Amino acid sequence: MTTATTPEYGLKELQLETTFGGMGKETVRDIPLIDLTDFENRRGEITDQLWSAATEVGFFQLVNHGLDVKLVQSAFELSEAFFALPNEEKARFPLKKGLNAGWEFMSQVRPSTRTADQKESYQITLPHMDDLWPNQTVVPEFQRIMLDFEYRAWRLGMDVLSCFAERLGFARDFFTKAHDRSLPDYQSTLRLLHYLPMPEDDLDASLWRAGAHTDFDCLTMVFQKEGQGGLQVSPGKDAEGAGDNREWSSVIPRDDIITCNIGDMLMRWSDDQLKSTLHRVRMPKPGEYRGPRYSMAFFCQANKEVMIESPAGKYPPISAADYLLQRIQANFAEAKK
Ligand SMILES: O=C(O)CCC(=O)C(=O)O
Ligand SMILES: [Fe+2]
Repeated sequence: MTTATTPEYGLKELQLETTFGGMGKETVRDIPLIDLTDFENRRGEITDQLWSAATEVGFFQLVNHGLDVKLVQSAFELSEAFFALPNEEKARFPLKKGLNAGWEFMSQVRPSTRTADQKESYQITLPHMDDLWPNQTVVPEFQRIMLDFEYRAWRLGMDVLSCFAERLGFARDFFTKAHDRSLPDYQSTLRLLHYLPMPEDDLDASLWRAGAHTDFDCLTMVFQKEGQGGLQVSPGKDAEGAGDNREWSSVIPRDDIITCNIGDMLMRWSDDQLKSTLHRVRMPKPGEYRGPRYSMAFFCQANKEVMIESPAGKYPPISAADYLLQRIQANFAEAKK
């Protein structure tokens, strides 16, 4: 189990997160669905919809987004093939501390729950992948497909961010430049996730597949698989002390949509106009599918050297590196068995 110590979390966002661990209540809520058909010609209309969703809910779903569903499927198959390797094999690609690259097993402890998420993950952050790719014999085609998928997810993420940039009074390509894939300080991450299957008699109410948290990036794009639910959102992060009255709504997986959310970095960058929303992945309830859950998340995180300076200057400038380091350190404390 995890250690019982209560670390002091430096940033306001983290301090708040320690208060969100409870089960709360479940309610039904529509997560805005945004159609990206003909993106360039409909940019104005799409920007309006993205802005409303991001300022009101902080979560939205993209449909007709142009990212080939077959590629998403291939990436899922390779992710499953990777996680099916024996742990000794996966341990040859260990998570590089503070760099979001490599494999970890049940090591992420959330400030909200102080227990380790019931999952393993493999993270791809381009500048740090030396020695971390399984080769053609271990998982054929893994590297090629994941690199292609990472690029296409990035491309789409930059299109979405370009809409927010214009609304914030920045140049259209402001965030594309801030997430430059060609630079060594690039730190956007593709995370493959495998939530462990839950045997019927193994219910422990204190455990979570992913404890309640907000993301610390600018924009997260989550790919879920139909039939493997569990992701829940709770808008209104500032309702401190809501405790067990906090309301949680499920985001039903669909293979053709991408679930997106704003992270703390973009919330800060927008002087809190765009909302970074609490979410979690809960355990299956009795009677629900209890098998493994696979998902993939692409985190658009500004390059390390980029300074986060918002239009109205509500917060002091901070480099993206300093901002993220504090968050990663708080989340990847080694889980002690
Ligand atoms: O697996 C999911 O659906 C969500 C994952 C998530 O929230 C995260 O990794 O930050
Ligand atoms: Fe998340």
